[in-house]
Amino acid sequence: MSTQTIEVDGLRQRYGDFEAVRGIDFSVGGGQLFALLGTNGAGKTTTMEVLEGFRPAASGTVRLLDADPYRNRKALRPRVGIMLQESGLIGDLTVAETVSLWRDLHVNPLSRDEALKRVDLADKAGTAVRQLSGGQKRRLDLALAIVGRPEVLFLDEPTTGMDPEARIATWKLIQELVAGGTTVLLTTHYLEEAERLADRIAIMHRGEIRIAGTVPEVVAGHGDRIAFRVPAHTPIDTLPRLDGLPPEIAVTDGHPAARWTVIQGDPDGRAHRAVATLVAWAAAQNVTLDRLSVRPASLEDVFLSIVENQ
Ligand SMILES: Nc1ncnc2c1ncn2[C@@H]1O[C@H](COP(=O)(O)OP(=O)(O)OP(=O)(O)O)[C@@H](O)[C@H]1O
Repeated sequence: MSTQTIEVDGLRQRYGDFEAVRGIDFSVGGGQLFALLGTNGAGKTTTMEVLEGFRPAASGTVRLLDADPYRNRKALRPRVGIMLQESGLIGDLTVAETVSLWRDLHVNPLSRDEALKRVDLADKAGTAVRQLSGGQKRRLDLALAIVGRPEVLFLDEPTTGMDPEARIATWKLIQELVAGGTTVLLTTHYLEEAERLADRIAIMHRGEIRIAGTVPEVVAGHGDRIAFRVPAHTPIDTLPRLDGLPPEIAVTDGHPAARWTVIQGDPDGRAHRAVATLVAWAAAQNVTLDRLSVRPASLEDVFLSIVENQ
C-alpha cells in the first residue's frame, strides 16, 4: 500500500504522433498541495486528466488513493473533486439549481448555502449562470468541486479571471481545505499563487518536469540578482564586469537600468564583492546608483531561465 495520495511514475502521454508528456515522476502526500507550473502546452492539463481518470496512462504508472484512476474511476469519483479549466455549466440554470444538481450526486454533501457561502456566491443564488461574470463562474466551478467534501481536489487554473479580492478569498479557502486534510493538485500560471499555497511545486516545459521541490529548494543555487538605475546619459559602456559578466541593460523612464545575475552569491561572498566593485566604479565616475538592490533569485527568475534557455 502506498503512503502517497497521488503517485506518478514515468508517465508518458501522446496525441497521435505528438508526445505531450515525456516521462514524468512526482508524488503528493495526504493533506499536501502540489502545484504544477509551466509554459502553455507544457502538459499540465494532460497530466491532470490522466490522474482524474479521463484517459488511461499510455505508459508509466499513475495511482490515486492507492488505485488506478482510470480503471477505478467509478469508485474514486465520490472521493475526488475536479475543477476543470473550462467548465460545463448550464447557462439556463440558476446558481442555486446548479449546486443542488451537483449535491444530488454525493452521499454527504455540503449544504447548498454552505457551498455558496464558501465561494462568496450566496448573493447570486437566484441568478442564471449565463449572467455570471467569468470570475463568478470560476467560483461556482469551485463550489461544485468541493460540494462533495472530496479527499482529493484537482484545480486546473482555479483563479484565472478572478479579481484580486476573489483570488485572495479563494487562496484562503484552498488553504482551509488543505489544513482540513484535503490533498490538492493545482495548475497555475500565477507564480505567486504557487508560492503562497504549495508545499511543493514542479515546473514543466515541453512535456518534462525541469525542476521540482519546495520553493526554497527550487530557487536555491540560482544566484543573487543585483539591480540599480543610473542617471540618463551615464556612460554605461564603462560599467565594470561583475562576476565576469556584462550587465543586462534596459532603459526605464530615460534612465538606463542595469541588472546582473551573480551565480552562487553569498555565502562565498561573490555578491558582496560584486557590489563593492560597483560602488567603487560609481564613486570613480561620480555616478549615483539609484534603487540599488541585491536579492536572491525568485521563482519567476527560475521559471524564465528554464523557458529562455530551452
Ligand atoms: N486533445 C488533444 N489533441 C491533440 N493535442 C492535444 C490535445 N490536448 C492537448 N494537446 C496538446 O498537448 C500539449 C499539452 O497540452 P496541455 O493542455 O496538457 O498543456 P498545459 O500545460 O495544460 O497548457 P496550458 O497552460 O496552455 O493550459 C499541447 O501542445 C496541446 O496542444
